[in-house]
Amino acid sequence: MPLNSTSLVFRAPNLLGQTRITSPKKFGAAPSLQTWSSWSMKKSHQKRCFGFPVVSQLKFNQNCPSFASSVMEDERNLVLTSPGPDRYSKELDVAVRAVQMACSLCQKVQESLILKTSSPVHSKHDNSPVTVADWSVQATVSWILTESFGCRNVSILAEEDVQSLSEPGSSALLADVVKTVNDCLAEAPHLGLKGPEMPLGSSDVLEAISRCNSTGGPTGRFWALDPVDGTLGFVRGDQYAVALALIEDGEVVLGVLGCPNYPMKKEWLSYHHRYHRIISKLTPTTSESWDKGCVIYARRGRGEAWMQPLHQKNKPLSWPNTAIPVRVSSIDNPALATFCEPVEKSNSSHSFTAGLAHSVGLRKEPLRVYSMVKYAAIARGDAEIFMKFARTGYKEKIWDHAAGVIIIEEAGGVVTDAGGSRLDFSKVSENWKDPIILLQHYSI
Ligand SMILES: Nc1ncnc2c1ncn2[C@@H]1O[C@H](COP(=O)(O)OS(=O)(=O)O)[C@@H](OP(=O)(O)O)[C@H]1O
Repeated sequence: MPLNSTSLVFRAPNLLGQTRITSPKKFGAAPSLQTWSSWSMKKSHQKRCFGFPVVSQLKFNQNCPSFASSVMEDERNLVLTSPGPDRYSKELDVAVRAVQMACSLCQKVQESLILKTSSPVHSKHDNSPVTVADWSVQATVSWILTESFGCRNVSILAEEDVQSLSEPGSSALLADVVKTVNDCLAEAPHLGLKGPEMPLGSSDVLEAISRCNSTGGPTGRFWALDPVDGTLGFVRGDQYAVALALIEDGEVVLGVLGCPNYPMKKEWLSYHHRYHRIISKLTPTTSESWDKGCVIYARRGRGEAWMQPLHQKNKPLSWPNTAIPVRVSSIDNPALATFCEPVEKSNSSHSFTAGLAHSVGLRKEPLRVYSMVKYAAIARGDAEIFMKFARTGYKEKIWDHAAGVIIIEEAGGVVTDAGGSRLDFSKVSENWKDPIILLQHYSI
């Protein structure tokens, strides 16, 4: 997620409202002073920006797959043009189901990575890690969206490409991805989705991955997907997220965050990782099982965000019945507030955030958690603030933020950059002002 800017901050205005934030030199330029009154003005500006066009201009993907959708054409048209309160409901329905599938795929791959029974971690050309899960989730979600809405109606921007998978010597890796995708798609009927009639072949899978080649833009509609956000957390057996958002005319209109290791209740977090593996072997899981992660989602303009448990293998998904509403925290005392930040020091300066936290009266230990799970934590009130100060020159990618931003906003929070501007999702990577500041709520 590149921003030329180097920082991200979620903040509660009452907590940080009068503070000058000056980032360390190596972590980018100092942002402007933000006062409470300017934040308030930004909020009213934000509200004005929330209108939707009744009929969106669609961006069609020319790269149609050979396994074209069997969904009725008139149904697709209905989905894409229907106005009113049900707007995006079909898209949300499919997106939640697809993310649920992706989460169980990831859980299996992560388990096998830990047990060392599957292909190891690979390096991308920028040396960042990538696994079978990244490609497999991208192929699966791409296939599901295309199958559900038709290839002409689906444009996807996603993190992975097929370069390494297509290289000579990658046939075993590709075979692993194809198997992982087919195993996952075989579960589609349990999730209320249609799977392929025949298992996908290598070319189908490569095509599904490479179809995610949207360049985004200020007009039209595209999906933004981070198949495994926080790959470092993933390969370390820790937190990660599957993030899917729909962006229309530069505005995020729905977001789904799958957090397979982030349990429904915060108190389960401390003993989640190691303990649940032992316990789940001793006692069969139930639908209320504590060892599951969660999926959080929201639609633009609803003023609500929802969370549901991960679905259980071989059981039908009972969504939306199992979903519960989530809301940002109402804590406005800095001494009681928790701020989130990246685990990796190389992604964000811990010393700078520590200084900033201290100067505004934050006293609690930061919640360091990989990936967009930080957005999930704030959306459901487990923490109040998120600060990220990336190094100068790092550009944020929109797939690392889109789903989280709409969930925070619909759960009652506010997300801006350091200048108080809303984040612009009309480009693939963005030079948001440094640092980005994401306000957690406006209850003051
Ligand atoms: N140098 C640098 N600076 C800032 N950010 C970077 C950097 N390198 C990568 N990334 C992006 O950070 C994503 C991981 O999430 P976080 O930034 O929250 O970091 S962390 O996982 O908690 O350590 C990570 O997401 P994934 O690539 O999907 O894992 C990257 O998009």
